[in-house]
Amino acid sequence: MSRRESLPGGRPVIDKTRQKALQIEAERNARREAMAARKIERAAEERRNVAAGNPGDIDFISLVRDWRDSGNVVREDHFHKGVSKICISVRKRPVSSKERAKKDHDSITCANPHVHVHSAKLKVDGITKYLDNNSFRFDHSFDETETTQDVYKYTTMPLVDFVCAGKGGRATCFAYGQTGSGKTYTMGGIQVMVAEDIYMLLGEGSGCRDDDTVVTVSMFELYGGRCQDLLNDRTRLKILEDGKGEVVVTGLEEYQASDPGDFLTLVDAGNRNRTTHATEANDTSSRSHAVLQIHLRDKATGRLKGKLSLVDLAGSERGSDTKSHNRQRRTESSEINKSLLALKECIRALDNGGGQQHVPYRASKLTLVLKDCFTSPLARTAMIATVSPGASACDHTLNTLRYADRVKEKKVGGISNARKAEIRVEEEAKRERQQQAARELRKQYNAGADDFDEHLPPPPVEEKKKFVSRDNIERRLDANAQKKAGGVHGNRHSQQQAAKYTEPPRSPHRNQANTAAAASEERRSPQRRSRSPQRRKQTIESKASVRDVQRPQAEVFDDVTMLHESLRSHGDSGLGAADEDAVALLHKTVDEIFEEEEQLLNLHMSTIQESAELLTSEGKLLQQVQGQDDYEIDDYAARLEVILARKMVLTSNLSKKLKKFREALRKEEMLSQRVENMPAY
Ligand SMILES: Nc1ncnc2c1ncn2[C@@H]1O[C@H](COP(=O)(O)OP(=O)(O)OP(=O)(O)O)[C@@H](O)[C@H]1O
Repeated sequence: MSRRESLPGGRPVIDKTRQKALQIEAERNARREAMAARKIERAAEERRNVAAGNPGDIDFISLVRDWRDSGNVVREDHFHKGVSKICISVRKRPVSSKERAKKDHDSITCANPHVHVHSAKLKVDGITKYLDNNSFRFDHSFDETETTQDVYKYTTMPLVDFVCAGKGGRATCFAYGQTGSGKTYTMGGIQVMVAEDIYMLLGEGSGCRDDDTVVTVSMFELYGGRCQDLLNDRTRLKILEDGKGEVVVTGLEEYQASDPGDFLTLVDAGNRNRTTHATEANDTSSRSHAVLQIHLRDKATGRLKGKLSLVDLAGSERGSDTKSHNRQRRTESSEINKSLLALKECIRALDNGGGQQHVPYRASKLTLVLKDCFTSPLARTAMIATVSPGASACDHTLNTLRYADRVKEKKVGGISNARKAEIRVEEEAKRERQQQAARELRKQYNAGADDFDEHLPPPPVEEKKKFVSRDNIERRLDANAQKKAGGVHGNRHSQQQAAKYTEPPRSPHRNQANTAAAASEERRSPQRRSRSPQRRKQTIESKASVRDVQRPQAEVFDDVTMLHESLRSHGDSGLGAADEDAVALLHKTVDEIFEEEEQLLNLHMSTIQESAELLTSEGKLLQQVQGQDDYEIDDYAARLEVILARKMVLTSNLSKKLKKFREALRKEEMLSQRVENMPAY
């Protein structure tokens, strides 16, 4: 209720309510003006961000900028620490055009040796924006302005020096990270620099000298449980472990490379042969672990003086990333994850002094093949974890950094020998139960069929390693390219490769490699240039032979169990015991699928061959009978019976193998549904 009063002089009194309303109006106008000014300011800020190549949410961008400006960033100079047992570094790549198009903003700060992740979050009101900042410290961190040369200098160069000392050093450099984060880009550059450096060191004659040392190169990939020679038409290779625990990749060819040009020709060919798929993050995502091994061998005896392995790991994924995958991609991802977990455990064991504890290197083919890099007292390791800068990749980036952080953990974790023995007993009992169940099943089936394992072709008994000269390589690569272009090979990979050969992609790495090769050609000494073709054609037979003991599936399973026990004891996965067991079982099942698949294909092939022989025998038998008036009908009937019985055995064995394979597939389907829904996986 308003009250009107007169002021002295008869002036009307403004109603108090009206006064209040005017004040509110004025405040509203002021707010409107401020908002309009802020809008103009934001538009200008947005334009500045876009011009600086950093579009995206301007509030988060400005929160990150404020964080960086408020003295949180302390950058140290890189310095050479010599060769350490394990060196862990992180490299951040620049924001890509794809990320810019999606308005993803830069949310990683690398200030050597720290990495800071600024995850964009909303408060419970759903409006207020804030940053969840997580910081890590590594041996080195490289930001988007630092070159591959910088990365090489502080991570791989010490390993090259170590290997070239000629004292039998085994050094390994891994590129690890989310798909599309820059592993292949970084490794491509490192390969070029290694090529330059090794020959320069050999020329200088410190440790290994180029007159008594030969450099050989081999390159293979591990893809979906298979090991394939990248320099030999993706021939499938077997990884065998002999009685003494030596691991040998049988059939893998080592090519002699006499200079950086030779070296890069080989590496380039190997890189082009890798298995890739388009993924959300990367058009040519590498789905395999690619291992480039550089051996320095004594020219006269073939003795290994040093070995450097450069490993471009397949992109890491989380369980939830695989939801839309088909079975092939799912098992591929599961195998990748298992091998990355095993890698972490094996590097940790190296950090903790190796020999004292069990190293579960059999848990994956990747770790099996690199066994000496984890168990040799002369092993040195560098890991370069690559990260994408985008805010949308923050969860993945945190996973990568946590992985890298835990790799170099000082605490001795793992599992005790007593627990190891217990696991062995538990696994043995489980196997016995499974075998009993299989025997029961066989009884139901049994129609006098032979044990189907008898039909599997025996593994090779002895393998000789060949070093192949560059002339041979080029002939082979040409021949392979022609075969592929002519469509001789029918499989999916070779068709993809054939397409690549008919229209070779010119990747930045390739151009980089060629430029470096050309530059190195110029720098080569006259002696190098005048090297005779004879010497290039030299082929050396190594003394390596394998007493052939294929890794038993049971030991693989034991190591997978131990791997997950160890992860749990480190509190790494964030899973409960039941979930961790389910993941372990999935990993075993995927391993089983790969083994069963290979056995099924081999059995199918041998069945077809034997069936064809039986058909020929049958035809001949019939011809004999039809061509003679006076024939032994009893003899005919007996021989026909033998043929038919054998056919039934073949069919029955193949059906059993198929059934076992399909059972493993069903199990995988069930388990992966469960694992995909685990939030922490
Ligand atoms: N440091 C960098 N500077 C500039 N561009 C980069 C850098 N790192 C990566 N890139 C670019 O980012 C893209 C993805 O990089 P790359 O193929 O190396 O990723 P990746 O981690 O190997 O992926 P995947 O695991 O899927 O194979 C490529 O186009 C590459 O050229």
